[in-house]
Amino acid sequence: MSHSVDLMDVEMAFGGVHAVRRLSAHVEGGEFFSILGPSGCGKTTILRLIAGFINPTAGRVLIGGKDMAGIGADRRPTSMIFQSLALFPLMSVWENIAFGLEVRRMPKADRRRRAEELLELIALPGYGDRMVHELSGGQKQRVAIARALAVEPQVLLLDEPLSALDLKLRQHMRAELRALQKRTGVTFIYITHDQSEALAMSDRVAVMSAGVLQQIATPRELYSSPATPFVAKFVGETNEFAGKVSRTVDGIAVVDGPHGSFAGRAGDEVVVGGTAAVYVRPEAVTVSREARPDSLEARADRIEFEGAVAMLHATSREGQPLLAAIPNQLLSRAPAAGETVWLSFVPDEALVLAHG
Ligand SMILES: Nc1ncnc2c1ncn2[C@@H]1O[C@H](COP(=O)(O)OP(=O)(O)OP(=O)(O)O)[C@@H](O)[C@H]1O
Repeated sequence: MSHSVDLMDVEMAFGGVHAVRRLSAHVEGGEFFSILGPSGCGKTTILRLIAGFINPTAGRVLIGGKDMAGIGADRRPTSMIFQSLALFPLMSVWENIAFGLEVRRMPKADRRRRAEELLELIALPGYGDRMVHELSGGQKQRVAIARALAVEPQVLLLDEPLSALDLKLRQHMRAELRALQKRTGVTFIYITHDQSEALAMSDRVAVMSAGVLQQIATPRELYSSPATPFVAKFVGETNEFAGKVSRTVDGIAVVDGPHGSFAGRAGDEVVVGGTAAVYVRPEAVTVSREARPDSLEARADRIEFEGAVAMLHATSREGQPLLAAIPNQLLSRAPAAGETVWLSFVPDEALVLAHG
């Protein structure tokens, strides 16, 4: 089993900028753990803290249960893959892969053997003597991964390594990375601002906003039970109806707002009288041409075909944009632009979260 990573009350300030605020997280050994958040939320800073390129202003970083204070980047059991890959253009593929082993003074024949093993692992056998410019984007990506794995790290730190690839290749590499992680058993800590990437690959995901940890959960939990309004809006699409909580009954909270009253499952910090919002996913919204009890009148704006479903974009009378997913089999009966529709949902499929 590879090493676990613990962040204990970690803080990182650069002058007046608090890049990371009191972060505590436990990454299991052998886990594929992603850190997801918008640009500037502190993702790269966390990787650099784990790698030992910077030291926390406060708190502790443990790898394999061992406190890393005073242990430099070169002595940590980690390896990092950067966005830019940073392969050496004047070296062959195998020399690139074996670079870290040369630094460790491994004899050349052994380095070559290890490089060949890794080329097998990344499904590029026979590519050792090529130059880096003779590879495709996805192949370069795999070589960067092999180079990082060559030094047998316990923890592999990946900083948006797929961001330079086109969409098709990115999707393909997701599956490859995931398979490689399972095959090697190395702990992967992967940072990305792309939620679909994080959801597709990870055992668990940490969502960050402005240096603050919002939630750590499995991809399914993040989607079905977001802990904060930020997570509800950042992970997947959602409709938001803000207002004041008028009552709670049997775990269901009712929120009164400009759109009327809507109900959903009450999140932890919901209190009567407090400000909150009802969050409901587009696929939980039913579209009707007739007014129904507890439904919301809206004008259909357009339908965007997304493949598996189509998304109805509508606007409420109050001017709020709304989303409802329309299954393909109902698409022929979907409303036309400009039509009046009524949107509804059942409280069990909506979530009420307090606004801090
Ligand atoms: N060396 C530094 N000196 C000063 N401020 C820094 C430094 N490194 C990062 N920051 C600031 O800390 C915050 C977090 O930066 P970080 O690079 O960790 O974000 P990120 O989530 O990785 O963003 P991106 O997705 O754009 O790479 C930002 O406000 C950034 O400007």
